[in-house]
Amino acid sequence: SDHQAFTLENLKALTNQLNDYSYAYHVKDEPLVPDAEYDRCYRELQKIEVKHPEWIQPDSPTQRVGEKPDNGFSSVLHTVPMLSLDNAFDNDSMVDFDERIQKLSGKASITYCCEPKLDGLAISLRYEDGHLVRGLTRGDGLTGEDITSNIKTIYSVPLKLRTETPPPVLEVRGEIYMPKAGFEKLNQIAAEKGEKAFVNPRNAAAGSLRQLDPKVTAARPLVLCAYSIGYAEGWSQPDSHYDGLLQLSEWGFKVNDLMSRVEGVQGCLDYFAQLSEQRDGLSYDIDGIVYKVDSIAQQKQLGFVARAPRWAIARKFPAQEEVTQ
Ligand SMILES: Cc1ccc(Cn2cc(C(N)=O)ccc2=O)c(C)c1
Repeated sequence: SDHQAFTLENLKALTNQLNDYSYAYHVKDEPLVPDAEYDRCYRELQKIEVKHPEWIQPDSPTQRVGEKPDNGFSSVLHTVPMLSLDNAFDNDSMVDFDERIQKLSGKASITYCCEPKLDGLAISLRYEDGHLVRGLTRGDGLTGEDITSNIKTIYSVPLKLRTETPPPVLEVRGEIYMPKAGFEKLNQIAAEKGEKAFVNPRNAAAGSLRQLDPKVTAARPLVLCAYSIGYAEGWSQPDSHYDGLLQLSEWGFKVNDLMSRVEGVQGCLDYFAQLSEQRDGLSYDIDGIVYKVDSIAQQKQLGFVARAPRWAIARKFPAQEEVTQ
């Protein structure tokens, strides 16, 4: 009923209800209610928040679009560096990669986690006691820019983890991307307004995150897909990268549904062939596949060479022919 009393309990219930609806719609792609119903609840929450601003919850959906940061974006040192990936260019280098790992880990067969390499921007999100406190660009891998105000406008970024027992500190890495349909629509609007079109979804996403005004970012169709746990305090993560991503999915993050755990280099090659077929039909751009050793213990044992991990490799597709105008 829309005559519910203006109580703190009702405000909290409405906030949680709206966050459940938004998680279902933006993260699981399985809406629970029609848009009009979401809108009705949203307006009801706004009415209570206007009368009692002191009750507003930090994870209220009304808090996603705030003010511009006073002095632009500050630079922040990553808790754990966001490193780059070596590239594999053909099947032989995949075989070499797998053989090197077998030798170093003393295992006859390696389990890999395969994920599409989304063509967007890598970011790092910090949660303290389950609340989003900071969002950083990858930057140069060691230092990133604080774009928290823009990150909060993205519906698939949880403002609060969906658990009553969150780790005291959790840093999640993911890719911000713009789906192809959103990109086409954005360029259609730009053309109608006589503005310059974006060259591709990656550039459009980058430009949208660089905006000083969060209201502009909020109007861009951006999506976050989580791809790894960067750092955690007070929580021992599972010994499987794949299981870690399933945990992130439970906590409210979108993870890529094409993610797959495979055995040995043949499993990796089969996955690459399969995704090469599916690529053009995906609703977002991908520029390759990321393969990671699934066991976190094996990752630690393998470590890094220079700034790239020994335990992971990316393999790119042939560049797509540019669309001739
Ligand atoms: C009027 C209106 C309200 C909300 C949305 C989009 N949307 C829908 C839901 C929903 N259906 O559970 C949840 C969150 C959300 O952001 C649109 C497109 C239009």
